[in-house]
Amino acid sequence: MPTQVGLRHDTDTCLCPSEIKLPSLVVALVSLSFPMLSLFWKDPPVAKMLESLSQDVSFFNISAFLGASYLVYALFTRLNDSRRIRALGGYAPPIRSWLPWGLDLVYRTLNAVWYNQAYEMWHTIFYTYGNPNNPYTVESRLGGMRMIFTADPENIKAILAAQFHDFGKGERFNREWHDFLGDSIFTTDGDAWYQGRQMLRPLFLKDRISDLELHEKHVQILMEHLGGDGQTVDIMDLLFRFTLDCATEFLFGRSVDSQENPSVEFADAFAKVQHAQSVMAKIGPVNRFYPRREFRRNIKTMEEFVQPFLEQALSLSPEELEKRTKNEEGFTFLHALAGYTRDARVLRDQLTALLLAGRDTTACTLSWLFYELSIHPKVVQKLRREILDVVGPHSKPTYEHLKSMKYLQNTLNETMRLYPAVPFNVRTALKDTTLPHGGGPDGNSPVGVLKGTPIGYTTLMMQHSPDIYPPISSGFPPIHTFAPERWESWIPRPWTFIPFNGGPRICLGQQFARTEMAYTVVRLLQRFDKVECRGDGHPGVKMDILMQPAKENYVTFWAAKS
Ligand code: HEM
Repeated sequence: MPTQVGLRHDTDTCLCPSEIKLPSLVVALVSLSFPMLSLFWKDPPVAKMLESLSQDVSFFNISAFLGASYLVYALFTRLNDSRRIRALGGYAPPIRSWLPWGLDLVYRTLNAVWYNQAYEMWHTIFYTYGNPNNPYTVESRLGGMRMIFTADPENIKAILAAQFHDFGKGERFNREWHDFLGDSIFTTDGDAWYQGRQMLRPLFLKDRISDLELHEKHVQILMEHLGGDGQTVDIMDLLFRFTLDCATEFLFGRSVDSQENPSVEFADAFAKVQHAQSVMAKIGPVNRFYPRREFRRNIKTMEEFVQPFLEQALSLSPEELEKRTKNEEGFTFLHALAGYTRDARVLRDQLTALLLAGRDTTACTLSWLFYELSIHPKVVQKLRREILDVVGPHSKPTYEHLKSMKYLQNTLNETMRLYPAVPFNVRTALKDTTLPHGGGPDGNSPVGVLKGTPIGYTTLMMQHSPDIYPPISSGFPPIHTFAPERWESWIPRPWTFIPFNGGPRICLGQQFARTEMAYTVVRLLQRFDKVECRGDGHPGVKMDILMQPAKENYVTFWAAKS
């Protein structure tokens, strides 16, 4: 049960070195200048005066003076911020912190990441510190910086759509993610983001997405690895390799063939970079102390992998690029992008972003889907019946087949309801603004947000909150149960089911991802009629940038007899 919390703000009294700014520096310079001046100013009375002053101004005095002026400055800044926040709205309930700079929260977060307990941690935080009436918005100060955390649908809607221009990735996000994603569509705002989106959008048109041959080639290899007569396989590992092969072929025109050659150095480096980046994102401003040597080494490995593809594309003339892009057969993202820009850095950044967006998201979602299928044989039977009715036992499904299969689409939606691939995300206030919910005695009044404040929002916690669902009934099983059937008579309220986000920055690859995932399920369930779990219970949830099973996902596939 949530506990009652008052609206007193302990965070208001935390004073932090990161706030030392101009006035303190001026004081320091003035203080230090006395002894220095006396060395150079030779006129006796003045020199005497300066000498006596410099003797009085001991190191202790200077430190005390500096400390006091810093305290005054920080207090003034905090009071001023507090006044501005209250003028805009109010505060959200604070997460209580016992150490300065929220170090205990940083420790809790790192601990939760390490032990794969992020869901449990945030559940506890919302229900312990949030307003009992609406617990889904809280705030804290990490490293001296105010941060707001929310799982309230109204707030998420405000951030992503209704107040789209008030929130963005922000400069800090761009800086912190720059080594990895550069100035790609994921790290930019305003014009830079808009240009990137305009550049990428044509690549996701329906005729590109409905070309299923690429998936077919790699799905056939995947099925060879699954066996079919009782072998136990780690389906997550195979799916990550499968989607890497699809993504590299689609993006670069050549697959890394990781299904056949599992030790791809690039894949390993890519996973490690994501892990480090996600830890840095979670510990907020304290991440400046995070060791980055290995992180940068892995980025270099990634770049060495991408480089030859870039060089090859840039060696082609604009005419040749256009010819290849028009020709459906040899179409690749890279050639199409190189037709827009010949800036190698832009190409590197956008391709890395697309690789992150396009490969691991579908791999994670499919891993969860097959885990759930392996413990829900009735869902497998029902899916198979639909597949055999619509497509038959052997034919390749068409784009239209995939769209028309209701139970298949419901199964994908149910998977993404329970396991949204991007569970936590962040936006920064680009100007002084408000969030509609989280403040006031009932938690439903606006929260004031000053420019530069980061807001962590979580679709995972929102999609697991009972408040957004109808009561449990025969047609609506408990919310933590995997039940594609619930979608037959239920439509989520707007902004309560957003695995692909919403608003102007909605996922560009949504249709591509749905097609790839649906195609894979159809082809596998045509060949196999039983999937059995071989692991010991729920694998647990690991959250880096994306959300995946925390350990191997062992299953057995049985080939259909007919
Ligand atoms: C299950 C699969 C997928 C899920 C759940 C998913 C989810 C998301 C989410 C939540 C965002 C918003 C990120 C943010 O604004 O911070 C996003 C953005 C994006 N996604 Fe996906 N995605 C999936 C697959 C894909 C695929 C396959 C591609 C491309 C091949 C793709 C391309 C993109 C791009 C380019 C953006 C950036 C849009 C923008 O900022 O304007 N996604 N996706």
